[in-house]
Amino acid sequence: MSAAAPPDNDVLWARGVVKSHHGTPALRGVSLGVREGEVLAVTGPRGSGKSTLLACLSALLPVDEGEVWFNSSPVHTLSRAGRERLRRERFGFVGSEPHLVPELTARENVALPLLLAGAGHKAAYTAATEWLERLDVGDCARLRPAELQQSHRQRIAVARALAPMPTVVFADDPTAPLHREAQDQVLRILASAARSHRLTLVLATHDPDLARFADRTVALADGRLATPPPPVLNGAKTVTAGR
Ligand SMILES: Nc1ncnc2c1ncn2[C@@H]1O[C@H](COP(=O)(O)OP(=O)(O)OP(=O)(O)O)[C@@H](O)[C@H]1O
Repeated sequence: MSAAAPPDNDVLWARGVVKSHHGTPALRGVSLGVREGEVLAVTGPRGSGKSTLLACLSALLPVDEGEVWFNSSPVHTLSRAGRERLRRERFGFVGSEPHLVPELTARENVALPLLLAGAGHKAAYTAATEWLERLDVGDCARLRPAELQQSHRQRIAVARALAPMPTVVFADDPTAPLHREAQDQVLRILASAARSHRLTLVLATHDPDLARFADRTVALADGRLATPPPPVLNGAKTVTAGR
């Protein structure tokens, strides 16, 4: 049992999370809370543990020590099947590579998770069209991934992650392969789509400049929460590491 229950308004809450990969420590005791509807950036240099933290918060990996809670329910005690179900039903994911199904059009790719979740054909395709338009790639609906430029493929991956309206979207360096202008466009659109639909977004990036799209930033260094970085642009709030 937990000594302290997570705060009610934290959709995700972690306490003392420790995680190693085959004996290599990646997280050495991380505690943080993510508020409902918040856009939280997790920054830090390569190898600092950002991906591992997202993997533990999103129930992809079990923690070695510590606790992870989602909506006041323990995640750290779930079985593998329980974690898979949580990920499928409540979480969305965007990675550095879009991993679209090459044989399907953009619209079919976005409709796919809705169809797999049991939505009717018409509802799934209508929602897919709306999400492609929201992400400014409505013109690409009938094109296949190979016919699209990389930044458009990544927007389609964002549309696919958001269309099922997950409670939390985890984005792990989602713009890493893009050039600066496209990075800004994709992140601006991802953060604003999350905000306008009241989705919580946890964004890992090794580029502290890209954290300006977040409401709050926490920085990792060598598997621990680090001292808050300096204030960021655009009026975004500075860090309260871990809270
Ligand atoms: N599958 C793995 N097997 C072994 N070690 C791993 C594995 N994944 C991560 N690590 C190690 O764990 C530590 C944290 O890695 P992690 O990928 O979480 O950091 P990161 O901040 O996301 O890095 P990057 O920005 O390069 O993705 C690093 O030392 C890394 O080498």
